[in-house]
Amino acid sequence: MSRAAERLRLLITHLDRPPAAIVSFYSRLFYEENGFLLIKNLVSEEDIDRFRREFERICRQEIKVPGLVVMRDVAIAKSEFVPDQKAVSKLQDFQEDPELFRYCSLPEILKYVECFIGPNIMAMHTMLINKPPDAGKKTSRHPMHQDLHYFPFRPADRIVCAWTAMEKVSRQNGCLVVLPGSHKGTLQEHDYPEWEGGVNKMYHGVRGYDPQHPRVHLEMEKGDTVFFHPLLIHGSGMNQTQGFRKAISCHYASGDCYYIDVKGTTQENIEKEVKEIAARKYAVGDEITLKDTWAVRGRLVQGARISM
Ligand SMILES: CCCCCCCCCCCCCCCCCCCC(=O)SCCNC(=O)CCNC(=O)[C@H](O)C(C)(C)COP(=O)(O)OP(=O)(O)OC[C@H]1O[C@@H](n2cnc3c(N)ncnc32)[C@H](O)[C@@H]1OP(=O)(O)O
Ligand SMILES: Nc1ncnc2c1ncn2[C@@H]1O[C@H](COP(=O)(O)OP(=O)(O)OP(=O)(O)O)[C@@H](O)[C@H]1O
Ligand SMILES: O=C(O)CCC(=O)C(=O)O
Ligand SMILES: [Fe+2]
Ligand SMILES: [Mg+2]
Repeated sequence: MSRAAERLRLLITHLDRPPAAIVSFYSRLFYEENGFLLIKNLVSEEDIDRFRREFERICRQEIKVPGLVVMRDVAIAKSEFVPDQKAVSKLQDFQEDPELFRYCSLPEILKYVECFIGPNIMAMHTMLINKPPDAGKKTSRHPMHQDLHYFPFRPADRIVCAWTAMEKVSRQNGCLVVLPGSHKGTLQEHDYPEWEGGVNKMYHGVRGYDPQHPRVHLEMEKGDTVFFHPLLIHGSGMNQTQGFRKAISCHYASGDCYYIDVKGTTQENIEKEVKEIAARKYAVGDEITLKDTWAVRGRLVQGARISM
């Protein structure tokens, strides 16, 4: 941390009731320097319990949500099939589920998002992650990556992720691990890591990140929320407990971001995979681009949808 930020932090911890302006200035400075900001106790227990109940309804197949992708851990998907809610490792694209999508519109979340990306806010990508107990092959790990690898829109500074712990997350059950300050670099080349036990579909990792870079394990309580930059290198460890580690998240982008063509860039490999999945699932042809798949999923949550 810079000396200015460190001084502010000391000031805030020594004041009984630090002025709000100082706290927000410090928070912003911390985000600029580190690429993430953790806010404790931001989302209410009541809301999280509602999200959890909705998740369980979806797992029990009591409701069908258009566009929703239900993902199973590769170690489970490749063994004998158990049609059980316990096999679900992730829900992706819940924008058509009003109850889960409430998360993306929570005023306490949008207040922070607006500070980072401005008043026009699109919810681009939604996930409920149910990290399963590791089946013994370390497939519950999420390799170190930058989320921007998946996004064909820019500028990066107008994109932010909100990630809320739905229960206590610790090193034991595979909390997020971040490389502070890594968001100041550029988008790196990503590919599948060479892991013996296998790796989940589309879980690309950064090629050759510096293993000496300081790492921070983000241990969080239920309701704590971390906001992070799409260039921040992060991942999550193995779940060594018997519980399913739950978190809910949304990637936001400004309504005035613009799409890019990823042809000829390091993102070509992810475009190819997404196109293959879109072709298989939605019977669309090769004319579909990475951009199209995001344009249909994005939803406006505040302000105006200008170029997204
Ligand atoms: C008009 C356009 C519509 C637009 C829709 C476009 C949808 C494309 C999806 C795009 C996702 C974009 C990701 C954005 C990420 C944002 C940034 C955040 C970073 C990450 O989260 S990285 C991880 C992202 N991962 C994913 O998104 C994976 C999404 N998962 C899926 O799409 C499916 O779950 C999957 C893996 C394709 C399985 O499909 P499904 O039909 O449910 O499964 P089947 O039982 O039919 O199995 C098919 C085949 O896949 C194998 N399988 C199953 N699960 C996995 C797994 N986890 N890992 C690896 N392989 C898996 C299964 O064994 C089968 O294999 P076979 O060899 O037997 O055929
Ligand atoms: N062998 C590896 N190669 C590349 N990345 C790895 C490897 N092992 C773990 N990671 C990644 O490092 C991050 C942290 O993982 P993990 O929490 O297991 O680390 P750790 O330092 O072993 O922590 P702990 O001691 O708490 O288990 C995750 O993103 C994980 O996917
Ligand atoms: O919740 C996790 O384990 C990490 C998820 C993540 O980084 C992602 O899906 O992009
Ligand atoms: Fe990520
Ligand atoms: Mg470990």
